Amino acid sequence: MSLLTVENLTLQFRTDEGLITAVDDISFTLDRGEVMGLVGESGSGKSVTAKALMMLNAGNAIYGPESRITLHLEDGDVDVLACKRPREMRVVRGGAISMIFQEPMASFAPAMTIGSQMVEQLLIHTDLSRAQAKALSVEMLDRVGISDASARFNQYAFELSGGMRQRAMIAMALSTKPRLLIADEPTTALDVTIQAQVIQLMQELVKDFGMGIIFITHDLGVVAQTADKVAVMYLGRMVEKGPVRAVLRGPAHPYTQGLIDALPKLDDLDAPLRPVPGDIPSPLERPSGCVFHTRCARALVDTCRTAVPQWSNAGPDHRVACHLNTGETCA
Ligand SMILES: Nc1ncnc2c1ncn2[C@@H]1O[C@H](COP(=O)(O)OP(=O)(O)OP(=O)(O)O)[C@@H](O)[C@H]1O
Repeated sequence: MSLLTVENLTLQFRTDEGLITAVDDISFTLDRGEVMGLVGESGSGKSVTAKALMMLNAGNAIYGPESRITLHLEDGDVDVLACKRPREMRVVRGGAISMIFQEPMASFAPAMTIGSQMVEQLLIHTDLSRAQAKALSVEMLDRVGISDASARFNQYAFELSGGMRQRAMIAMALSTKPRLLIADEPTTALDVTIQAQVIQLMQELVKDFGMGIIFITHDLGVVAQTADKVAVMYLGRMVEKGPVRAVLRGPAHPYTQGLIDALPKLDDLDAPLRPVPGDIPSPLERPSGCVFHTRCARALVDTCRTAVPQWSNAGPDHRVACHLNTGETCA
């Protein structure tokens, strides 16, 4: 059952240097209970895309006229980009959609206890009484594996360890029972053991709550473990999307191939690391044609420099935007 439809999302920022195109005509869908990994190098537009879903981008953002974001909720569709009034915004922000960040300290106000913030949030977004909100908050802290949850409820974020803060942030994000959870690099700052616990926790929660998750990360290993499908972004464009195993086992775009080749190989520790060659160009000077052609070893002399590649099939539900793919062109 469909939860989210993003169509032709284009997003530019007005800056002193000129217009920056951060997201260029991307489309994707997400079903309930589905986890999508959004991957790509720094600056590829992952966070800006995620923030667009909650209208959280800075005031200098300009949305393209064709851009459309639709949330399919139980009581009807919500046209997110048309939400202007605070009451409409609240349905989306912290209501139907919650976001968790790499640095949990950013989510907690330093002068408030974890519990009072959770309760305030519930009072804004639900009809619960203060006592019910407190009971639910303690239950959620317990649910994410925080021992002695009622004592932690009265503590400040700085009193918790990094892993525990991350769990508390997840508890707070999930207490309003969002339909969509956006997780922006939620495990990057954690050591691998805690990272594995947080990933496992999120997988359980998807099952229990039936929500959709968009998981933003640089880490293809985390994507392989958590996501059902993956979308790869480069310089604001989506270049490949499909079922996670199909894309990671048989990448069809040279950029995805490059990201996979850049991973350290545990079965051959002497193998040299092979980073994607070259640097991501400035968004003020986006290459013409295929945005990746300036770094692509297989670029076709004229075609890739001049023509924007259309989507074509690379397998069942697996799409790639690359001139080298000879599969049938599709929308
Ligand atoms: N408010 C803003 N004004 C101008 N440019 C911005 C603004 N916010 C983001 N950008 C630009 O948009 C582009 C995409 O940024 P974004 O943060 O989405 O990248 P990302 O893929 O999430 O990278 P990272 O993995 O480092 O978080 C970047 O070039 C960034 O500098």
